[in-house]
Amino acid sequence: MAELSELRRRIDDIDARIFDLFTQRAEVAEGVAAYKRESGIRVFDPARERAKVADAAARVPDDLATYAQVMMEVLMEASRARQHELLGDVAEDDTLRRINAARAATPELFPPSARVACQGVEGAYSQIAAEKIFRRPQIAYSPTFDGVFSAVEQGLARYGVLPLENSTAGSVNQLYDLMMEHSFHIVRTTRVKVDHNLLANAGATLSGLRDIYSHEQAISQCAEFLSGLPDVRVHVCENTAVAAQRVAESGRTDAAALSSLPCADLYGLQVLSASVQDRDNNYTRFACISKELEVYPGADRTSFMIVLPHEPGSLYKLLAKFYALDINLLKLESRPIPERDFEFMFYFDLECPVAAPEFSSLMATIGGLCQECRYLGSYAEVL
Ligand SMILES: C=C(O[C@@H]1C=C(C(=O)O)C=C[C@H]1O)C(=O)O
Repeated sequence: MAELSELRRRIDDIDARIFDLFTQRAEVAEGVAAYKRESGIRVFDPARERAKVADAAARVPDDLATYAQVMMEVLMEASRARQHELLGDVAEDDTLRRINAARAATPELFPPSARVACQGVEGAYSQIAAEKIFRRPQIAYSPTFDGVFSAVEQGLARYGVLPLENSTAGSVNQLYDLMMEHSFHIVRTTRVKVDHNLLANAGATLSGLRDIYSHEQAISQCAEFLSGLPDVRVHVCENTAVAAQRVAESGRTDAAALSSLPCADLYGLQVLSASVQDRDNNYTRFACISKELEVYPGADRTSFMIVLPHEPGSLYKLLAKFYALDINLLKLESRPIPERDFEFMFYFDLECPVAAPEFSSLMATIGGLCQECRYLGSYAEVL
């Protein structure tokens, strides 16, 4: 058997040749870029790339075929990125043009005041989020999330504030599903610390409780606390402020709401138990949506809704693209697409300044990797 050091020497020789060829390949691609500039052809040629990937598989033993294909894709990825860089032509994508136009047209400062649609009633966490995003929001309440999207779509409110996810209970699925039905852009996000309290009318005691009302996310965030109250029935409400309002209006002393502290004052309730959530680092992320695309300075996050081709490796290729551009993935969510059998909508939140060259590179190629790609916006998260 050959010595390990001898085998490694041979591997080093092979790698040296591979990288020599890799450099030569990049140089030839520069020639291709120059040709493309002269003849006005776009850099990305999907038909040629498909043929190259198929050819790669045919050139190696079967058990190496997948690796050869992945290698080919990485090579072409690099050559495309280099060509875009040389041509300085990353703006061949319509969405990128639209984003750059929006960046130029959007004012420097985020509006301190605006008409903002929120779901629920006074005291809802959406209100707290709206007050973090705007200095003086004029809040219009809608009973449903759908109503918030519609108010923004119809221009009844310039912005809408909606909860996306909670650090304990996860994504607000209903909201992600509604995103498929509405047209909107994301202009800001924020995080609100969620402190759930058990609120009840004067005279109520913990042991005398029979019914507890709250939003389903709050209920799941207080699951441990609630499991210690076996005789209590738990009821789902539209949101935590509605739950508080309902308990207050009922006048009952055997009912309570899991709700925020401001709601105790707002609805004249007492705090029966404070901070009853299972985890203390409990945050909810909210998005501020608008009808038109607005991209404010400092936008360093971007969201997409993406449908991928139904074939092996399609998600992998997209993730490889983010990796190649050194773009951090902040969130990946998937939801079934209604009326399509086991097809999914992917929601990506990426971390990349909108002015960075990597962002332009991404926009120039992402469309080619997806069946559908909807750009939702670029924004900053305010704390
Ligand atoms: C080099 C080219 O440009 C791109 C990169 C390719 C490659 O590296 O092989 C193939 C097709 C194009 O998407 C080309 O068009 O041949």
